[in-house]
Amino acid sequence: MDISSLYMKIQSQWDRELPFVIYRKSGEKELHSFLQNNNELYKVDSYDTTGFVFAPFDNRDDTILISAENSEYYRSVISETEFEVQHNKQSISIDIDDNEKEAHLKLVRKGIEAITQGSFKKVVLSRKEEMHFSDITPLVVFQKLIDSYPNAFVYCWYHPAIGIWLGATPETLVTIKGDQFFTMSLAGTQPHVDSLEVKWGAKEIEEQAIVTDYVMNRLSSKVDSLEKSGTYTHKAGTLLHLRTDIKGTLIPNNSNIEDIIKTLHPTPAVCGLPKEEALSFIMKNELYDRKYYTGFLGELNIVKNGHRESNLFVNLRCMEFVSKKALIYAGGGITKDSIPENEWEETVRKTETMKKVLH
Ligand SMILES: C=C(O[C@@H]1C=C(C(=O)O)C=C[C@H]1O)C(=O)O
Repeated sequence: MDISSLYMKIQSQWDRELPFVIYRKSGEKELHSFLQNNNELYKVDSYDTTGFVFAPFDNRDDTILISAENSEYYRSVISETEFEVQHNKQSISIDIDDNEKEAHLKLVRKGIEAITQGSFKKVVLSRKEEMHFSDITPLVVFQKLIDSYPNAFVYCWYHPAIGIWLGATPETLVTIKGDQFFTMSLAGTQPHVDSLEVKWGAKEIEEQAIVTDYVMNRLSSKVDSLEKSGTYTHKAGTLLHLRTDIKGTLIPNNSNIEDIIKTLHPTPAVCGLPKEEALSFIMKNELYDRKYYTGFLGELNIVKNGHRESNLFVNLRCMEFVSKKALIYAGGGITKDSIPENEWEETVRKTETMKKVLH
């Protein structure tokens, strides 16, 4: 299907308040879309099902499915010219009230204190920022995300019972192709200035190693030939992260995708270590609902070239549209060496990823 017909279909789906998702994978030039043909809210009750999943951070809450069975699927190739998105002129205003910074600093200090007292080793603490805008449609924002972040998984997801979410995430939760398994450990952040040849501090090296060790340890009994790459610098928009790639082979009759997802999610990249202690600190202290931020989303059991494929991503660098407001979510890993002011700035830089496309 040509791209303008696909956008027209999405617009009509939106006008009729029917669920849809449109997305583009990292480095690819193809748009994929599932358009649900009713407004039911389907929940994932078995990971044998096929479609597009949208899971919250809190795994006690329901994971939503746009099921392949109840949807039409379309794909479209993006040509070079379609990457050029017109920049609309509109008024926006950002409301970071002073209390917001103080509240985040206080939260981070509390996290560091809990780490110093030995409650846990790492915790990821986050916040939500509101931005008002006057006249921009989700589809235009989606196009701008596509244009601005070629190496991210970019999506726009809608369900009338939940709302509309958009994002450009750098982080894979898990990719499974046939019996081949892949994940990544991504953590540690610094701004990208002009080079990938940068130095990383002890704090970033430690917080990322925590994620790698966790994934390797927890998956060693579930995946064969588990191996990791060296750790390298990964560019995500205007930010750099430390990244290690991890791959293996699923064990016939032993590895199943549900077990792997439940083992990984939420990883110490978005929650902390030990998981339960960090999670209970987050639930008690963050004082807002992350909803689908730091959850995961993507294709589940899609058949391609005769194989079942799942491509799931961690929902980072994302926002939710609520009438004329964008709610932008961002956080960062806290360790004993964290400096509260730097952690605040890291969240500001992360929210820029979304603010940039609302201008
Ligand atoms: C929590 C976020 O990102 C995660 C935390 C990072 C960090 O602490 O440096 C880096 C990448 C992600 O794993 C976010 O973007 O909101």
